[in-house]
Amino acid sequence: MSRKETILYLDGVSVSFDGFRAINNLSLVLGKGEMRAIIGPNGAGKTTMMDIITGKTRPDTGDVYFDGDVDLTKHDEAEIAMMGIGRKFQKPTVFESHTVEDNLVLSLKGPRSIFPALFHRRAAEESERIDEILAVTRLGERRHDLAANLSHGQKQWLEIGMLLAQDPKLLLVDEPVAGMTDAETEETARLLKEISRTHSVVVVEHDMHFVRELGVRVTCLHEGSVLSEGSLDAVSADERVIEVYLGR
Ligand SMILES: Nc1ncnc2c1ncn2[C@@H]1O[C@H](COP(=O)(O)OP(=O)(O)OP(=O)(O)O)[C@@H](O)[C@H]1O
Repeated sequence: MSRKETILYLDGVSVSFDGFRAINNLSLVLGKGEMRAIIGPNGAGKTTMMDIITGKTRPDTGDVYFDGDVDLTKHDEAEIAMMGIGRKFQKPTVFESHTVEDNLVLSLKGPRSIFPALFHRRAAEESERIDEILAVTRLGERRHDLAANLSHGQKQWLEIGMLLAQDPKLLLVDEPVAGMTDAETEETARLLKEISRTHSVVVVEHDMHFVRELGVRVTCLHEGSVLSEGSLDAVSADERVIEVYLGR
């Protein structure tokens, strides 16, 4: 795949902390519209990789490109978020004292207009967008409830909805199903699959049942580089993956 066709292109990326190489000559390429699952043992560098993509951590060496030709190493965190990379951390951080709907409204991209004519048009577009997000996250019936009263799973879905409200091209999702019930985990797989029809997605997760449900290409990281990549069946049959991760 040429770089032009990619949403994310990492090549030869390394970063050290106090002499320890957390990311070591990492190369990872994601096609436009692709969803990829990232697995790997604790300390493999998954979080650091996400930090590099979002501009939180600068690589010492290597190329990091977004959407074909945007050199992410030349931009800061705020610029990268504005360009369309949205990140969801493991713990939900919704505004507990606001309703579900208000959480989404507060996350919508773009300035509020002060001109009445524009305001009304925008308000109509926004309310349509909120309805869409409530439908995809299956939170329509909770729309007027305080976020504080949602279940753990629903809070995670709301936060994914808040990411969608910013209309990112690429979503980075860190361990979305940690602490979820089996039913919530399955629902999260459905939600991400639906989102991936119109967005590129990178999801880091340890739950192999969930990764199987996603049914996407898998990359296993180890010691800061790619150990194995391919279908979940191929990766989980890889002796090296069994040794460092699955067979623990
Ligand atoms: N800011 C930092 N300073 C020093 N060491 C760091 C820093 N950030 C990460 N590391 C180290 O880099 C390595 C990779 O960490 P990272 O958090 O990226 O792994 P991970 O794959 O996300 O692990 P987990 O599954 O536990 O979240 C670890 O050994 C970690 O201790």
